[in-house]
Amino acid sequence: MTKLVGLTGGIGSGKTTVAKYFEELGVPVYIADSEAKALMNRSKVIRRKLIALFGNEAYLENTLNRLFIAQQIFNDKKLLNAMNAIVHPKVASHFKRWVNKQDSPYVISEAAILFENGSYKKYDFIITVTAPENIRLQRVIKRDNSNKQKVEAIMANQWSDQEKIKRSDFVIENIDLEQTKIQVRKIHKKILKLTSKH
Ligand SMILES: CC(C)(COP(=O)(O)OP(=O)(O)OC[C@H]1O[C@@H](n2cnc3c(N)ncnc32)[C@H](O)[C@@H]1O)[C@@H](O)C(=O)NCCC(=O)NCCS
Ligand SMILES: Nc1ncnc2c1ncn2[C@@H]1O[C@H](COP(=O)(O)OP(=O)(O)OP(=O)(O)O)[C@@H](O)[C@H]1O
Repeated sequence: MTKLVGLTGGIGSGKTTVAKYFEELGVPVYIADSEAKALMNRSKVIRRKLIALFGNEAYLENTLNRLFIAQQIFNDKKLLNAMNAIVHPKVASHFKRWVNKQDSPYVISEAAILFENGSYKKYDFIITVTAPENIRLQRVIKRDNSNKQKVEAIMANQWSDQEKIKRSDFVIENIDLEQTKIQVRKIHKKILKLTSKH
């Protein structure tokens, strides 16, 4: 049976960067955040529910109005939870179907939100990517042309690294990319060993 590995970390920690390194080693990777956005654009059921929650502004033409939604949810926990309750179950079932099509000892699902919504329970192993908050902040400001206030609002809705580390099987400290690659290779070998024993 294919084992499920969750890959998480706070905004700007380097989850996607790490996920790519695993992909280079031949591990199938599911990027939950991109899949969530694709489903929010594609699924009529989700669209109807999001419009009921946020109003018509939730979509511009036929495309998810990401800026508007981000402005609403990251300053309002109730709305964030309501949106998650609409989107996350659909992502979970899409992920299940995707896993069934893979032929690999293990697969990785990269998700910003994993402990926060209880979805960590479905994984056999969890990897958390960490980096100091000030570094993460600078990375995201540079990547998204964002600002401190916006990034901090998102951070406030995510668990701290400390909380995540306590519950993780593997931790990757992503500061120097070469070191990160080395850590990825080591963890890959360990997971292969563990999955062959199960
Ligand atoms: C709110 C949306 C539209 C904003 O889109 P936008 O392109 O501006 O930002 P982006 O996707 O890069 O998100 C910025 C960062 O916010 C964080 N984040 C995203 N969704 C969530 C969430 N539900 N809860 C907490 N943090 C989140 C991530 O660290 C992410 O990198 C988008 O994040 C979204 O569709 N979120 C819902 C999907 C989701 O829950 N994803 C989380 C993993 S499944
Ligand atoms: N070790 C590193 N050194 C320098 N830059 C890095 C490093 N790791 C990642 N980056 C850069 O920092 C930014 C954030 O990385 P990445 O997108 O992988 O993070 P993420 O955790 O997936 O973020 P998000 O939660 O926003 O999706 C990217 O522009 C990436 O290229």
